[in-house]
Amino acid sequence: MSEQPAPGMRAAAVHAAALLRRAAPAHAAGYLAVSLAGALVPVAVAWMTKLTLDRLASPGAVGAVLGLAAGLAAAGLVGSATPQSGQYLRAEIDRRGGLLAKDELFAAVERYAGLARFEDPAFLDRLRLAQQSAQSPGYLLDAMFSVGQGALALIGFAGSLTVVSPWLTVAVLLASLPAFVVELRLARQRAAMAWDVEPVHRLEFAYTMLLSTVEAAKEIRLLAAGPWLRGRMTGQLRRANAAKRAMDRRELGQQTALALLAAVVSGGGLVWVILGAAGGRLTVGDVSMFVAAVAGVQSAVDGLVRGIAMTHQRLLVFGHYLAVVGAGPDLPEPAAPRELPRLSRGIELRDVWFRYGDDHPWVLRGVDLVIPHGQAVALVGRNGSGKSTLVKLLCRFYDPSRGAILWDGVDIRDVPVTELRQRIGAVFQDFMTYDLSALDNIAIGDLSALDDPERVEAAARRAGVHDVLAALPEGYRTPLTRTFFSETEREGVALSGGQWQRVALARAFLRADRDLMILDEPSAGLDAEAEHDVHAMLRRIRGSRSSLLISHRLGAVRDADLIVVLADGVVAERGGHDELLAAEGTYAHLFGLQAAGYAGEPVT
Ligand SMILES: Nc1ncnc2c1ncn2[C@@H]1O[C@H](COP(=O)(O)OP(=O)(O)OP(=O)(O)O)[C@@H](O)[C@H]1O
Repeated sequence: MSEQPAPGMRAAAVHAAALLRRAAPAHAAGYLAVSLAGALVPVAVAWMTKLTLDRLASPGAVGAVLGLAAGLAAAGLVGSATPQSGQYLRAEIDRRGGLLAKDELFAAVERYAGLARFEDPAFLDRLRLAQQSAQSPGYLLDAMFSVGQGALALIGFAGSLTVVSPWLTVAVLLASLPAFVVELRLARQRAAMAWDVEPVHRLEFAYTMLLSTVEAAKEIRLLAAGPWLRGRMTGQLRRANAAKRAMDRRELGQQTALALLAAVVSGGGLVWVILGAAGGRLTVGDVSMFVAAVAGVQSAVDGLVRGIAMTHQRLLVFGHYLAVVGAGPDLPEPAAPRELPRLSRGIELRDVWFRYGDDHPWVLRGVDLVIPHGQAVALVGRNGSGKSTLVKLLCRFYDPSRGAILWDGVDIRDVPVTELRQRIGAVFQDFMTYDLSALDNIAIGDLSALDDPERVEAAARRAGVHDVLAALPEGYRTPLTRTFFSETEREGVALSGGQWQRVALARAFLRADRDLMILDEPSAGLDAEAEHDVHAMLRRIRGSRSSLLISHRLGAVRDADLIVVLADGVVAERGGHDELLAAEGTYAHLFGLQAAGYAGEPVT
C-alpha cells in the first residue's frame, strides 16, 4: 500500500461521539457512569482499608470501624455489579451504533454514482476497514472511556500514594513515563500494519470466495484446481500472519521491558515501606495503602496508556469510515442541474474519447454516433472493441475523458444522474442473478412493481419465463438461489443460464416505457424462440423508443434501422444491413462467415 491516509483524529473523534450520541445516548451515559464507578471504587476501597486497619490498630473506635466496614461492603457491591451492567450497556451500544454506522456507511456508498471507486483497490481496502469500524463503534467508546478511567484511577492512587511517600509517587510516575511513549508508538505502528495488511486480506478473501461459492465449484473441481487455489489462499494468510507476528513480537519485547521496569520500582518501594513500618515511621495502614496504590498506579498507567494507544489506533481506523462517508460525489455534479427533456430527437456521442485510467490504453478514440429517437441501432464489433464501454458511458457510470454525450442536445453531465438513469432500461452483458425471490429478481427493475405482481407477471410473460416461474414450488415467491431458504424455510431453486437471461430480460421489460432500451448481448444464452421474442419486442417499441442492441449474432441485428461497427475505438462502418454488405467491409466479412456457418458451407 502506497500511503497511509491522514484521516484527521479530531474529526474522527467528533464524528464518533456524535454517532454514538445519536444511536444510543442513554446507554452511552450509563456506560460512562459505570466506567467512572469502575475507576473510583478501587481508590475508595484502598482508602477505607487503610483507615480501617489504622483504626483497628488503635483501640476503642468500634463505631468508626463499623461505618468503614459498611462502606467497604457497599463498595464491594458496586464493584461486583458494575462489570455485568457495563458489559450489557457496551453490547447494546455496539448493536445500536453498529446499525446506524452501517446504514450511514452504505447510504454513502450508494451515493457514488459511478463505478470507478469500486474498481480502485485502495478504495476497496478503505471500504473494508470502514466496515470493520462500523461493525463495532462501541470499541471506540471503550478506548476513550478507558483513557478517562485510567486518568481518574491514576489521580486517585497517585494522590493516595503521596500520603505515604511523595518521593515514591514521583518514582512510580517517572517509571511509567516510558510506557506512554512506547505504547503510543506501538499503536501507530499497529495501525500502519493493519493498513498494509489489508490488500493481502482482500486477496485471501478472493481465494476464499473461489473455494466456497457454487459458481466456481464446478470448474475448480473439474480442473482439480482446488489445492492450487488453497495454496494461494494460505500463502496470503501466511503473509498477513507474518506481518502481524512481527508486530506482536515487537510489542512483546517492548512491553516485557516496561513490565520489568515497573516490577523493579514497586519491589524496591515495597522493601522501603516494610522497613519503614518495622521501624515505626509508617503504620500498618500505610503498608496496605502502599501495596494497593502502587498496584493501582501501575494498572491505571497501563490502562491510561493502552486507552490512549487504543483510541489513537481506533480513531485511525474510524478515519477510513469517515473518509468513505464523507468522500463526496465520484462524478462531478452539475452546479445548476438542467432538466432532461423527454427524448424526441436522439442521443449523440460527439467525439467521445475514453480510457479507464490515465495509465490504461484508450478504448474509445473519438466516437461520433447518433442514436435517433424511435430507432433501433445495433452495435457490433470484435471482442474488446469497446461496445460495453460505450453502454457504460451512456448510463454515465463513467464520464468521457474527452467529448460529450448529448441527450436531445443536453450534455448528460448537466442533469442529475438519477434522472438520466430513470429514462433507461438495460440488460447488461454481465447481468445480475440476485439471490432473491423470482418476484424480487424481476421487480427490482422497477421497485414500484413490488406490490403489483400482475405487472411482474406480464413482464415475465413477455420474456417467456412466466410458465417456468409460476411452476416453481412457491411460484414467484421461490428464492432463485440454493444459498438461502425462503421465508417458509423451503429451499430455493437454481435456474438454467437461458432462464436467468429471460429473468433479466423481464426485469428490463418492466422499464420498456423508458426512452432508451439497451440490450448488451441479450440473447447469448437464449434458445431460438426466445431470441425471436426479444427481437419482436424491439420491433414493438420501435417508433416510440430508441434502442441499442449489441450482439455478436449478426443475423439478430440485420433488421436494425442502423448498424454501427466499432473498431479501433472509432465507428468504422455505419448503415443498413444491405448497405454494409454492399460496402464489403468488416461487417460484410463477419456476416459472411456466420452465414456460411448456418448454410453449412465450408468456412474459409
Ligand atoms: N473496468 C475496466 N477497467 C479497465 N479496463 C476495462 C474495463 N472494462 C473493460 N476494459 C477494457 O476495455 C476494452 C473494451 O472492453 P469492452 O468490454 O467495452 O469491449 P466489448 O466490445 O464489449 O467486448 P466483448 O465483445 O468481448 O463483450 C477491453 O480492452 C477491456 O480490457
